[in-house]
Amino acid sequence: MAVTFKKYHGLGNDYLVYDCIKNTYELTPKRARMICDRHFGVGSDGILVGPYFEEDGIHVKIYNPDGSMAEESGNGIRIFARYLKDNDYVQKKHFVLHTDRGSVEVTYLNENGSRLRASMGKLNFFSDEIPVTGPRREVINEEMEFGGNTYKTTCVSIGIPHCVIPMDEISREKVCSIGKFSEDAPCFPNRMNTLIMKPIDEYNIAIEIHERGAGYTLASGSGSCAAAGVAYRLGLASNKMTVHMPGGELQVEIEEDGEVLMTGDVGYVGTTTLGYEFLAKLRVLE
Ligand SMILES: N[C@H](CCC[C@H](N)C(=O)O)C(=O)O
Repeated sequence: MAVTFKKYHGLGNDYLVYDCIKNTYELTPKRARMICDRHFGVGSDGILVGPYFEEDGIHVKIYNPDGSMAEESGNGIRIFARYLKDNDYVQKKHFVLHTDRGSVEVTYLNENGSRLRASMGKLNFFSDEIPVTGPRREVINEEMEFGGNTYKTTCVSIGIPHCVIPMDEISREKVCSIGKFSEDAPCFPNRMNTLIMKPIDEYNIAIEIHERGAGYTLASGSGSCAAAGVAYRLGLASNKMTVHMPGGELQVEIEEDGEVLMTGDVGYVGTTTLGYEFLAKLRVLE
């Protein structure tokens, strides 16, 4: 029984696509974790499992590399939409893709589907929606302590939780030094994606990312939308901007009604088929 994955990346945020129609092997959280391992497995920032055809359309499930499930992934949505087009599951220019968080309208912007726009829904700053513990409020510029240091933090959900910390200088080291404390902080009951954000000008911001269930990544689609929404809310940028990340750039637009549009590229890497020796190791994991 061959177990095959297609590898893509969204600006260096790489995912394995596991086609549940072409493969019958059961993926579990422990198996997903081992497959995503950068040294002993295939290596990936997550696994996208689908297409699941349901009454309301096509659904996709998202595994993080720690084996947890993600309700949403901006890069994951663009990657899976490209996979669907590459494999003739979708022929139209627009379609709706469903995740555990809800539905996302996807538009292919070029012939081969390597550039896509996704309508990611609306941002929610309310503590009970993100979630963040404490009285119901919008979590804007609150002083939060991570690792013994205090940061002005704005928290927002775009289907998955993000905390955004504006800074003059950002780096991988800095976001990881915060993320290792904030990801599992008691004030974040559903854990947390951590972003540090440097406003560049009215139309440009830069971010560094520490993802929930994944750690440091080179890009984040939902993170770009969250950081852009916070920059706009705090008056640090306009409603249309370029989000610069180590892996590349995404265009984000916050429409009048609060809908967030994300536009960016997806790259195809290739196919991986698991070897029998590795499969034997996976088999003992439930
Ligand atoms: N690890 C994230 C999901 C993936 C987010 C990111 N890769 C994106 O492109 O949105 C979480 O569990 O919240």
